[in-house]
Formats: sequence, C-alpha cells, structure tokens
Amino acid sequence: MNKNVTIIGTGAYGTALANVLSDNGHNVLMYGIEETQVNDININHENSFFFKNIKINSKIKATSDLAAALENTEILILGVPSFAIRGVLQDIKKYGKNEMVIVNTAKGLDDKELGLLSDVIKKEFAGTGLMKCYTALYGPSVAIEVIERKPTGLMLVSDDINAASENAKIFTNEYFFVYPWDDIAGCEIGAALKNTVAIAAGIFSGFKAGDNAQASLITLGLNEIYIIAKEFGAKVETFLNYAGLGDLILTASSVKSRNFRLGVAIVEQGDAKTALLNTQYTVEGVASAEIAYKICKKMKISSSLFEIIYEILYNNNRPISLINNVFKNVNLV
Ligand SMILES: NC(=O)C1=CN([C@@H]2O[C@H](COP(=O)(O)OP(=O)(O)OC[C@H]3O[C@@H](n4cnc5c(N)ncnc54)[C@H](OP(=O)(O)O)[C@@H]3O)[C@@H](O)[C@H]2O)C=CC1
Ligand SMILES: O=C(CO)COP(=O)(O)O
Repeated sequence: MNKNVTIIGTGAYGTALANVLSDNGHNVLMYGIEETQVNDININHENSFFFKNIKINSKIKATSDLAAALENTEILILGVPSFAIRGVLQDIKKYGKNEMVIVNTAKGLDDKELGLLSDVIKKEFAGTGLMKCYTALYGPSVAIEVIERKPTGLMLVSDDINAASENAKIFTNEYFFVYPWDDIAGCEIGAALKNTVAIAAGIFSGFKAGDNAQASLITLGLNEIYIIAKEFGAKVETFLNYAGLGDLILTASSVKSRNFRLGVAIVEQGDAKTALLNTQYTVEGVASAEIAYKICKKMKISSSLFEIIYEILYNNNRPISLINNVFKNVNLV
C-alpha cells in the first residue's frame, strides 16, 4: 500500500531515498531549508546542487514549510547530518501531528552522552504520540549510485524485527534491496565509525601505502569498531552484513566517499587543519573520531587506529604518523 513519506532534508541522501520511494509508488514530500533546492525539485525535477544533470522522479514534491510537510506523514525519514538531528527533532515535535514510523539515516553518535543517537531520538519522541516505531537504514549506499538506480544492499534495523520486516518492504525494489535486522547498536556504531576509518583509508591512499596496507587497515578498522560496539551489546553478525562490513568496504575504498576524499585531501594539503578549512561538504567521520576517542578513554579500550586518527584530526599531528604507527601493538579480536 502506498504511504505518505516525508523526508527531512533536501541533501544528497534524502534526495536519493526520495527517488527510491517515489519509484516504489509512495507519495514523497521533502522538507528543506534551502529555497533554491526546494524550487529546483518542484520545477526542474532536479537537485542540481548535489546531482548535476540528473532528473529525479517527477512525482517528488518539496516544501520549506515544516508544518505542511508533516500534515499527513506516515513514514518520517531523518535525512540530515547528525549534528542537525537534535534541532530538527525539536521542530518536528512542534509541528508533528500523526503517529509516524521514524527512519533515521544519519550516520553518527551522541556527542553529549557518548552513546547512541537512536537513544536520543527515542527519548525525544517518548510520550509525544508521534513515534509508531524507530527504525534506521544502514549499508553501502553512496547517494549518486542510488540516484542512478544501481544495485544496492542495505539493512533496515529496529528493536522489533517485525517492524523492521514490515518497513523494509517500503524501500525494497529491483535495485534497492533492504533486509530487516534487529541490532541497532551494532549498525549505528558500525555506520558512524566506518566514516572515521574511511578518513584513515583516504590518508593511506594519499600516501600510496599499497594494497596490502589498505586491506590491513580495513581489517583493523573492523576489529576496533567491533571491540567498541561489543561494549554497547552489538551482535558480531552485524559486522558480516551490509551495515557492518559492506558500508566499511565501500567507504574505506571509494573516492565517491566524502570521508575517504577528506583523508586524501589531508595528505595533499599537508595537514588536517588546512584540509578541514577547505572542506565544504558533510564529513561525519570527523565528529565520530572524537566520540570514538572519548568512548575508548572512558571504557579503557585500547584502539590504535582511533587514537592516531583523533590526534591527526584534532591536534594536527602529521598524517604520516598513521602509517608509521597504526599497525604497532594492535589488539585484534
Ligand atoms: N550522501 C550519502 O551517500 C549518504 C549519506 N548518509 C548519511 O545521511 C546523512 C545526511 O547526509 P547527506 O544527505 O549526504 O548530507 P548533505 O550534506 O548532502 O545534505 C544534508 C542536508 O540537510 C540539510 N540540513 C541541515 N540542517 C538542517 C535542518 N536543521 N533542517 C533541515 N535541513 C537541514 C542541509 O541543508 P544545508 O545545505 O542548508 O546545510 C542539506 O540539504 C549523514 O549522516 C550521512 O552520513 C547515509 C548514506 C549515504
Ligand atoms: O555512508 C555513505 C555510503 O554508505 C556515504 O559516505 P560518505 O559520507 O563518506 O560520502
């Protein structure tokens, strides 16, 4: 049955998901704060700021009026970066009218409590009557390939596997394959921290460290992510599926990843401070690096990769220190 879907954010991923859901016959309304993007979607059926010369499904509508965007919503997709989630939730609570299935797509963690962003979202909606269930979408899915309708495999995760199964069907079609899963902690920590590993992989690539080194780095990243996620009750199986292994492989090996590209830019521009000043796009792995570093300190977890990348990003240590030190004295599970 067709659903009324509202997508918060007219960014790259929100637009890509709007296309999938519109292709699937759902009524898709995007909410954006950039008037030019809203007009571009409504008039030209494009979001040319993110995707030049690509037409999106002409049935997608957009608005900059949040109250109107939330009028008849059954499925609410949070398509903004993690730093914007808290603010957006306050606005949704103000204007929301119906009980909605929440689908988070932000790949980040809670920087205040050093915990899960899903816990923040669930807490904000508790007692409002606005949240039917909480779900989140994770997996290797760079927006440009989703817009181009290339085959993509993902997990829709919820505490309730039945809710995950039911809502996975809304997204699934002949190029977008969404599977239900019930390990929110594993998926969320995997998604947030693979972005930081991708920055490290970009640094390796910038230095031409070699294919052996890249493969070892991805393996070390997976290990260290799992060691952290285990503390939050994550399942090991999550690290074998699209949300865990899949998204890590993609982001840590593709120039289509903004996190990977930041790593390359750090090498090209000499240090992280300069590269970050010149970065205009969303790079979630920077905030995740600090959160991972603090979680490791708090939980007394020894993590070679996350410690070194934190020093590079936050104390402007030389990027070469990653290659020189990351494989020394590692703790593999
Ligand atoms: N791009 C991708 O391939 C994928 C991204 N993701 C995740 O999805 C999340 C969003 O990323 P992505 O779409 O790429 O990011 P983008 O930077 O492309 O877009 C983010 C959008 O959110 C908007 N925005 C920011 N704050 C608000 C707000 N308060 N209210 C409404 N809109 C707001 C931005 O507007 P403005 O431009 O004015 O700031 C922008 O249009 C991230 O967590 C990312 O990791 C997940 C899978 C794939
Ligand atoms: O998460 C992504 C693909 O699954 C997108 O990665 P970037 O944010 O690094 O572009």
